Amino acid sequence: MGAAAHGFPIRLSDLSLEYPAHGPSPAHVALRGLTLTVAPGEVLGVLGSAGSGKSTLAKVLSGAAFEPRSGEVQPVITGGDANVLGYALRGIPKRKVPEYRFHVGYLQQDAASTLPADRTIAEIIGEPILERDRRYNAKALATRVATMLDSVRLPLGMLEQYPYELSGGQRQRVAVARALVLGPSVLIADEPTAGIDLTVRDAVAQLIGELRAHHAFSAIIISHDLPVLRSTVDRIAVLDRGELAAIGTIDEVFDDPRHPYVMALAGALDAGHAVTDDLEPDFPA
Ligand SMILES: Nc1ncnc2c1ncn2[C@@H]1O[C@H](COP(=O)(O)OP(=O)(O)OP(=O)(O)O)[C@@H](O)[C@H]1O
Repeated sequence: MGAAAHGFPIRLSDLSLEYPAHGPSPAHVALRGLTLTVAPGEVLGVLGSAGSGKSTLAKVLSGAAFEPRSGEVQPVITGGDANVLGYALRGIPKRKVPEYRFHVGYLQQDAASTLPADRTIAEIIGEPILERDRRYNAKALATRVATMLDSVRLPLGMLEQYPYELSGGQRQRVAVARALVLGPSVLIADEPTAGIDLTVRDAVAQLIGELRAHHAFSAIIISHDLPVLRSTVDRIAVLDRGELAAIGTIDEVFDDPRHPYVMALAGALDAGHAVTDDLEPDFPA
């Protein structure tokens, strides 16, 4: 499936997301009235304060929110719509969700630490292919898995190893390989370098850049890490408390900050902070 008729693989129109009330927790609006587009081949970075709605957006755009695992409360679209690769996600029929997810790679937050402990690296990377087609040719599967492992610069000897035998950075690369194994047209990556050692972080950022050059996809990359964003994205969107505070190239956003949160971020960056997750939204809106 290609881009939608309007030409944007991702188009959010006045999108609002809400966690429904559950147990003693009242309903919570996580994202309010978000409008933006991502062009073919474009990578958009998303940054924002803790709790500003970034992961919620990723859960919805990846389709993970529509296939809830038991016991997890998932966000629902309560306003506007998200149109991804021609799929209108508001009210997407349940039977269409698996098909949708085949087109959209999702690197979820903490992906590296949540790889299934009892599966080999080959099984983990190949699983999305088998989920799509149980009878997929075993030889073709092995070749595809080996190619993916190689593209994330890991040795083939790792195929029969288990996650606990790998370092955090190596596990993150495995998670990237798995997210891309189906050759998705859109990639949603939630903090791809969080929790990774500084030396490996640059390697993962470089890897995303290389993958981007070789696989044609549009992507949304959520990150607090400005050097990573600088080396991987075309534009950034800044979220603050569930609303869009700014959008543009990194220089456009920070050279002329207008929103208080963006000003605070720009100040932190001027003071030499590269990673911005320690900024609390405690200034006046
Ligand atoms: N299951 C849930 N039920 C109710 N509210 C939730 C749930 N999960 C998240 N929220 C709330 O939704 C808001 C957005 O959360 P989200 O995880 O999207 O933020 P985030 O920007 O990704 O933050 P972080 O940078 O800390 O990961 C927060 O106020 C959070 O408390």
